[in-house]
Amino acid sequence: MSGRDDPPIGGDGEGRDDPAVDGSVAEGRDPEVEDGEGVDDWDETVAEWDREVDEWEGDAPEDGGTGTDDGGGEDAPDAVDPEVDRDPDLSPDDADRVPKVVSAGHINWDVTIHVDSLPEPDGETRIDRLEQSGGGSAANVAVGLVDLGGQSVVYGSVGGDESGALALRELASAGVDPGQVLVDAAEPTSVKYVIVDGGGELLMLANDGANESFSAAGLDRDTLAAADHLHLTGQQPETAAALATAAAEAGATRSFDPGRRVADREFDAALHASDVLFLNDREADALAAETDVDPWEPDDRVVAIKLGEEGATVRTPHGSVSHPGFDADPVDTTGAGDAFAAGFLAAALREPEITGDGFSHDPRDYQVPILVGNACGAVATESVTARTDLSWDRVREAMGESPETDLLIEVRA
Ligand SMILES: OC[C@H]1O[C@H](O)[C@H](O)[C@@H]1O
Repeated sequence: MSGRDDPPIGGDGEGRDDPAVDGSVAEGRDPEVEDGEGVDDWDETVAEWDREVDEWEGDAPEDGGTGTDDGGGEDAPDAVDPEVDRDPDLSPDDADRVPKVVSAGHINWDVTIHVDSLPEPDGETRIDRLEQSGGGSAANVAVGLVDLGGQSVVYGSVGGDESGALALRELASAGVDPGQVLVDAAEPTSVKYVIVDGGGELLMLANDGANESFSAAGLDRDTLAAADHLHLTGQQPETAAALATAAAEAGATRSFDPGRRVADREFDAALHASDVLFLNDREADALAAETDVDPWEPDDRVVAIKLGEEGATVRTPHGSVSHPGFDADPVDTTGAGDAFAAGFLAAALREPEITGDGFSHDPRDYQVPILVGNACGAVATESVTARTDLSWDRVREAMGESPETDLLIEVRA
């Protein structure tokens, strides 16, 4: 077990001096690893950098740009880790790959109530704002993926009531295919009363209702076979395991966001059948304590750990990439984790070099996915309800000018 008490992950400072770090951090920079000739050469290397920086600054465009286009800045050291892609491709509109995803898990109807402060027992508080919308982790991710140019089929179950009908209608109007959703007439739709206080803190009142009535057998296998990827969220453990197995057989990659009950449920099979896990830090600690999966130092999968307003870290068997998150004025954090997953997957699934042959274990490949995930998470906190209108324009706006500057990368052999 490891994790949160580890020294800060590499990147600007730590990683460069860490003898365990290799890859391109070392490629032109670390004297011990690069040429094995020690400190004298290192001093010479640094002097060479200084010369390059002088030249580069002389060539720098007047508009303050980096000058990387003319090649002059390519090797120049600056505040950015040399691992970092200085020009991440954030133009997915041009990409010809449209990810096809089945998102299976909870489909809820959310009633979001904003209050100034929570009442004491026997007290009363005024409702400042009340919104109703579709919710549920699987449904939220499916909508986010469509917003970002993907195709989504949502799989799960609702009750045969008005809330279920509203949830399905909203999914369809968002462009998600709800055709596979089971309607369980014997149960009510799961309605979540999300209470948000003036400080943005949440509490939730809920019935489970129909939201875990579905089984793996109910999902049309042709739909799964046509998908690039299966994203799983909260559901019966045996359903998650069977869906993940079926997806693997169909050649689709798998991700799993098990949610806050992860340590209380027997999710082992689904966890082990997933290429990528999405967890928050509490869930990661609980998994590390309760199971043989160590999310902080995974040995056979990718784990994206959401750190709230501190951004996220993506752990792979060969290292990690972390980003402290983007500034936001949060009004409601409901669904921010789902928005992160949608952004991360939307960015990763369109890149064949990341996901063409299972999910890459090279942490450097996750620079754009973590940036997009964090941007989507930030955007989601600025709107009321779990549903946010994500778009690549909003992603770019949330990122600002040089989103890659704060990336920290550690690459291990
Ligand atoms: O993940 C966010 C979702 O969890 C809750 O269960 C709400 O339905 C909300 O939409």
